[in-house]
Parts: sequence; C-alpha cells; structure tokens
Amino acid sequence: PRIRKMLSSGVCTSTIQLPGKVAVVTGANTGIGKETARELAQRGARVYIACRDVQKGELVAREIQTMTGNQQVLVRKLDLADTNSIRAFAKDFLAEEKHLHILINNAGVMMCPYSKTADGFEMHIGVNHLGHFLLTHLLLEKLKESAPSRVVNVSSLAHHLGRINFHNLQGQKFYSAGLAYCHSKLANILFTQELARRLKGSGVTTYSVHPGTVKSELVRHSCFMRWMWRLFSFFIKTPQQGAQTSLYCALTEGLESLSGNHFSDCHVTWVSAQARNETIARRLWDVSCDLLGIPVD
Ligand SMILES: NC(=O)C1=CN([C@@H]2O[C@H](COP(=O)(O)OP(=O)(O)OC[C@H]3O[C@@H](n4cnc5c(N)ncnc54)[C@H](OP(=O)(O)O)[C@@H]3O)[C@@H](O)[C@H]2O)C=CC1
Ligand SMILES: CC1=C(/C=C/C(C)=C/C=C/C(C)=C/C=O)C(C)(C)CCC1
Repeated sequence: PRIRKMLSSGVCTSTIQLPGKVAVVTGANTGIGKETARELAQRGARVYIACRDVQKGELVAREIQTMTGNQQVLVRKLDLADTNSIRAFAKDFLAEEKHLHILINNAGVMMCPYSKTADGFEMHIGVNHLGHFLLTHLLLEKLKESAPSRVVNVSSLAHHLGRINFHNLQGQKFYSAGLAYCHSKLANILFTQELARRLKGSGVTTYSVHPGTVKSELVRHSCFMRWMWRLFSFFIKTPQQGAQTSLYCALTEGLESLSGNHFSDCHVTWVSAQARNETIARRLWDVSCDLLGIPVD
C-alpha cells in the first residue's frame, strides 16, 4: 500500500469553479482525457470532447452529463492524424465559440507499428506533436482574446529516452515504435517551453505534464506493455488519478510564473538535458511550422 500511495500521489486541490469558462480536451473519449473532461464539467465549464470517433465521444458526453448534471458537454470530430480534420475542427470551433480558456492537448498514441498520418508524417510525431502543434496554432488568437487562459500538453516521463534527430524526425532512416513515442513526448516538452517563451506577457500560459503510470488504453499496441500493466495493475494509477496533474496545471491559481515548466504528481519536476535545450526547441518550432505550412515568424 505504501508503494501504491507513492506511485499515485498528487491531487489537484483547487476548489475553483468554472461557470462561463470554455475548455477543449483532445482524446477525451477515454482514459485520462475522459476524467479530465469530467472534472472540468463537474466544475461548470462548457467542455468540448475533441475525438476521432464521434460515436464513442457521444456515449462519454452522455455519461458525463448524467454524472455532473452539466449539459454543456459537446462532442466534436478531431482526427489529429489528418491536418484537414484539425483545420475543420478549429474553423467550426472559432465560428461557434467566443472564448477558449483551457486547451488540454491530451490525445496520444504509443508504440504503434510504423504508419503515417494522412499528411505523410510518422504517426507518433504526427499525432502527439505536429497535430497538437497545429491545433494550438489555430486556436491561439482565441486563447489570447480569452486571457487569462492555459494550454496543458500531456507529455511523459518517457521523454527522458527521447532525442530530436532532425535527420530522422519521421523515422525514415531508423524506426523503433517505443523510441518514436519517447521522441514525440520530448517534442511535447520542447513545444511547451518555446510556446511559453513566445507567449510571455500575453496572459496565456502553458505547462507540460507527466500524468504518472496510468491504467488506460494507451498500451493497446503492445502485448508486453498490456501484460505489464495487468501484472502491476495494483501499482498503477486510475485514469482519475492520472488526470490530477493536468487539472492542477489547468486550474491552480498563481501558477502563471511557472509557465513552460514540466509537472508530475502536481509538482514541478526535472526534465532531460535535451528537453532544456532552447536551440533545439526553437529549431523544432521552425521545422514544425515548415512541415505544416505555417509561416515561420
Ligand atoms: N497511460 C499512461 O501510463 C501514460 C499516458 N501518458 C499520456 O497521456 C495521454 C492520454 O493517454 P491515455 O489516456 O493513457 O491513453 P488512451 O489510449 O486511453 O487515450 C488516448 C486518447 O487519444 C486519442 N487519440 C489517439 N489517436 C488520435 C488521433 N489520431 N486523433 C484524435 N485522438 C486520438 C484516443 O482516441 P481513440 O479512443 O479513438 O483511440 C484516446 O481518446 C497521452 O498523451 C499519453 O501519451 C503519458 C505517460 C503515461
Ligand atoms: C518498474 C515498474 C513499473 C514502472 C513502469 C513505468 C515506469 C512505466 C512508465 C510508463 C510510461 C512513461 C508510459 C507512457 O508514457 C510499474 C508498472 C509501475 C510496476 C512496478 C514495476
């Protein structure tokens, strides 16, 4: 029990309520995202469940509405493996909503076999990094207009094994499913830091998060990981526990001065040397803009 407690510590104790606030959570039809969306709805926010399978999303929205009594839980199609879908989501959202106060870039894939997104990006870097990079870019003006507002990027402890190799960003020369995931999670942290630098003074702040080791569908592509998760299930966080650090970063008052930092168990935590490299962060930003056809500023 003591080991279990240690591995599942970190609770968002903020009591803030969110009437009139608008939040978008990607990949909120299951796992950590679903629990994050549920808590935001519980506090009265209008919550957009942005997911690739609208049917799954609708079932979850009904469940959250019933549990929280908040009817303002909306489902919108967002496939992060397709930039047309990301642009369509953003276009409709911007037309529909006056504000965006909380963006949780939560969706993710782990250890999938080598495959490409609709735009030809390797799946991990394409969905986990480039998809969220484009989404954030498209929603940034709305976030600025709604300030104070926040962007939370769900990364991982796995970033420690990641490396940004600009000559093999798409796994074209060498591919390992496990490492591809780690690289994409490192990209999440570098993106957060560069975004924080660029948003200084705008009222929009951003944080990256390691949610802990959490029982979810993330391990679906790996027999070994599924087996590990089952074997050690007693030590693994529930999705509700896994959502705590995302919620902490989205809700805690007075966190603005820590914009750009990485959090685990609701505390600032250390990141790898490459994750602190400003030159790599800036270059990754420029390369990402280039790949996505966003003008580099
Ligand atoms: N679980 C863990 O131990 C850890 C998780 N994390 C991170 O937490 C985040 C949430 O993961 P978790 O809840 O555990 O995993 P789940 O697999 O349970 O949830 C992932 C979510 O991402 C969605 N998703 C995947 N691909 C796309 C896509 N192309 N477009 C839109 N949505 C997509 C999934 O949708 P669908 O249901 O349709 O597949 C699902 O809703 C991830 O970023 C992950 O890297 C980090 C460290 C540890
Ligand atoms: C060693 C060990 C564990 C650690 C697993 C870790 C460290 C998993 C990390 C997963 C990540 C980072 C996934 C996604 O990003 C368990 C299973 C808790 C059980 C006890 C033995």
